[in-house]
Amino acid sequence: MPLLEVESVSKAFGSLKALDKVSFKVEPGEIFGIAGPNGSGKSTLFNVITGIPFGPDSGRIVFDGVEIQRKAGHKIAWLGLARTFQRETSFDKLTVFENVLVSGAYGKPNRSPEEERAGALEALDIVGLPRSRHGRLAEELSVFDRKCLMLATAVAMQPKMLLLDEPASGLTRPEIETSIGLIRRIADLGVTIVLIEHVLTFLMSLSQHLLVLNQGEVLTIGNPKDVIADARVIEAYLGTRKAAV
Ligand SMILES: Nc1ncnc2c1ncn2[C@@H]1O[C@H](COP(=O)(O)OP(=O)(O)OP(=O)(O)O)[C@@H](O)[C@H]1O
Repeated sequence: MPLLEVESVSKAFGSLKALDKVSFKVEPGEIFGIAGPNGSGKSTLFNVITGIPFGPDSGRIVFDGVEIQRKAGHKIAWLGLARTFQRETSFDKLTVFENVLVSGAYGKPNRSPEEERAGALEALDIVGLPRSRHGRLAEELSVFDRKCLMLATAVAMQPKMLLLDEPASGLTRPEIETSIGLIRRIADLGVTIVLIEHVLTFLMSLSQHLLVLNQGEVLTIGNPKDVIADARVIEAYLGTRKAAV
């Protein structure tokens, strides 16, 4: 059974169809990539799946056997679905450790304080943020460490599935390489990953399946090598600002 099923999901902003009858399935344990030119609806797709900040206008979304398209964001998180955002999001005036603690408490309620602390330390360890940085304010971190912190806050929710929105944006080549290793490490822990990215090499090296969105519609889904060789995909990308190979 797929872990995530998106069936004919649509979302409009006024007359703009940001998502138009989008359907796909993600199997447990896979890394599923999502590409598409600027404004093709990628982040909107994550928004409607997670209910943050809005659900879809129509269509059905089933996560781990439960229909979620009308559920509140926190209830979806409690089912085991976590996400990161395109821009680094953290509580800037809280420390690294406090940020991860808060997120763990939100995503996994009813744990003891000891379990929460252990969960936070484990998440920070998984993303490679050393103890020397746990007491630093989030606002003092480098861009890369802020991305690692955002990842740690999602991992601390102990999700079954993690949605990552452009984890490589703004990173240097060596940082991108480190991020690829980090995402593999999280996947190896049994977390299913859905990954939005403009950097196609990033998607190619990680994804088992690749979906390309164009103007709110699914252009194609398949094996990443076949997908990027597809003439329609090349055409959709040509001339777009952020397309990178
Ligand atoms: N809250 C909103 N209100 C109005 N329009 C929106 C809203 N969110 C997204 N849109 C519009 O919906 C379309 C899809 O946007 P979305 O951010 O999902 O694209 P994207 O593929 O993630 O783009 P990018 O690669 O630039 O991040 C765009 O035309 C965008 O301007």
